[in-house]
Amino acid sequence: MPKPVVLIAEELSPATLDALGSDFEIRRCTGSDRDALLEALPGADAVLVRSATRLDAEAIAAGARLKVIGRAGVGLDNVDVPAASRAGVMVVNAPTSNIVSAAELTVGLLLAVARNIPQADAALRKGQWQRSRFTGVELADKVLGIVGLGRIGSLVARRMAAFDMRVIAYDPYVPPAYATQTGVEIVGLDELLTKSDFLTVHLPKTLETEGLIGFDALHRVKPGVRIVNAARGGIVDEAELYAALKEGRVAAAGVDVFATEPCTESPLFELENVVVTPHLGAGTAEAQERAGVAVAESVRQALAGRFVPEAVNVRLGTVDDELAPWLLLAERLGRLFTATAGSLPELLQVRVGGEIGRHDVAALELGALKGALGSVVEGGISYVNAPLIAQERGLATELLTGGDHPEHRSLLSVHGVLPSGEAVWVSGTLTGLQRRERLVDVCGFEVDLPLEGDVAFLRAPDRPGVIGAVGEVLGRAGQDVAGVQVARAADRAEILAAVHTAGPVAQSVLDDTAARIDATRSWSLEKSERTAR
Ligand SMILES: NC(=O)c1ccc[n+]([C@@H]2O[C@H](COP(=O)([O-])OP(=O)(O)OC[C@H]3O[C@@H](n4cnc5c(N)ncnc54)[C@H](O)[C@@H]3O)[C@@H](O)[C@H]2O)c1
Ligand SMILES: O=C(O)CC[C@@H](O)C(=O)O
Repeated sequence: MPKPVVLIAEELSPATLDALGSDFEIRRCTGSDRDALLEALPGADAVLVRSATRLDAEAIAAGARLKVIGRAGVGLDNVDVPAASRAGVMVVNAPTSNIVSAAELTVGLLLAVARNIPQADAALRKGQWQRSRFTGVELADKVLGIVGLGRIGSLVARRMAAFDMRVIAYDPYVPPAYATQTGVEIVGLDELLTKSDFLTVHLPKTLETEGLIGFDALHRVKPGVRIVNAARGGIVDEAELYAALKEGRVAAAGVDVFATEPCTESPLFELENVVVTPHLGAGTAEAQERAGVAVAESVRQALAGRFVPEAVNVRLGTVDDELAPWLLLAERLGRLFTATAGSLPELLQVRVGGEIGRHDVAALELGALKGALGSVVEGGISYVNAPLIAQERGLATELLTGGDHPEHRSLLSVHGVLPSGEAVWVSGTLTGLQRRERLVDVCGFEVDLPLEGDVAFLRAPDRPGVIGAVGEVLGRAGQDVAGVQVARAADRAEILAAVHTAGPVAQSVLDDTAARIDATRSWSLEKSERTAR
């Protein structure tokens, strides 16, 4: 019998081959060469890549025999996971393989931008012994602002505390108790921007984070701040960073990642106060070995048809036809819960009432959790890794079943109390023979909406003229409004406006609309559904 074929599309650690063993035929191609990739994929049962191989829907479709994609690293920016899921291809990654390396590179860039090490090195190699030109600043007693206190952000925090820096962080999705354990003070984004002498970004790239450190943020920073981005290109807007460096608002920057990679030309390269590296965060022997071995083992298990702990797109096996649509609803409600809340609670409750609650609905708890974490955690959330990630960040879940609803045969709610004490919940059901998903309740506001499409939500004081104002701002922004549903709070103090638009509403337009009607909160269904690549 022929051996399954594993296609290695990028340079991987030799340990990867050792871990694969002799049960496979190994083929190689250069994944960044599109034609070569498309030619090699049809013969492959598994493909192993790093970040330079684009496995989009076309490439996945070309891999007619493909059963598993192994990403030797964390980021799945280059893999179309939904397309792989649709094609039944398992995607595995190695989410913790390179976090130490990425944190250490960040430390290196922080030191480099403090002390001009690369610039001084380059000058001396040209025969220039210039000491005062490269006078730097100390790290000790300075404020380090970390944006995103996840795996890498936390490692950076620990390391920089040893440099006697005062570490503060902005991350609305970590519980304050977790931050306290790591010795970091959690602050709002504004406070972080205005207080930080050094600022380092460790966010996933999502619709919410892309350009987060852009025009506004770079005009609010403490003058002379030094900024490092070793997360993902585009989170710090390159053009705005260039302007801020030129104007001296930012004293120096260390950049490992770029909006478009490979990046061999950039205005940033012309500035002396910029230190750049070609996406080297994971570029260590140790990280590459860990990543290669981890994906090789996952690929072995996947091709043997076994349970794969690192799979990012494997669904629960025991979900019957009755439960399957409820599981999708639970995931969608989980995502909408996070978009509505803007942060995560310590306890996420999944409440299942009515007929469906009389089935074994344990999977719905996981579905909601997967949805709730999906848009805030980098590297792909699966039914397998969601509980582990929730545990790491102190997020517990609880499934409550029972009770009937006067209006709905079955009702599923995702509920949580935020650190501020505010309760947030979203409820949905399935209706009709087609079992269509409907959103029926958002924090006590009764609605009747599909759970897909372009819907923006605004929660605002109940005043005359609110809906007209919403239409006017959106209209001025060229946004076609297809319909508006307004729900009033029982005490008539607030309304919830759900605005259907023909196409997604840009965040800036949503912010303008919210400002115009003094909305206390605004969010969108679309944002909860999509994660930027
Ligand atoms: N340069 C490299 O070679 C390299 C190597 C590894 C990882 N990375 C990148 O580093 C980044 C961080 O990776 P990680 O493993 O620490 O991810 P992680 O998921 O563990 O942490 C990300 C953190 O960001 C927070 N977050 C999400 N959305 C936010 C928002 N809008 N505002 C504030 N905080 C928000 C999350 O709560 C989470 O704590 C990712 O972009 C990853 O792709 C780069
Ligand atoms: O070096 C790589 O392949 C990418 C490293 C890192 O950004 C990742 O996503 O794992």
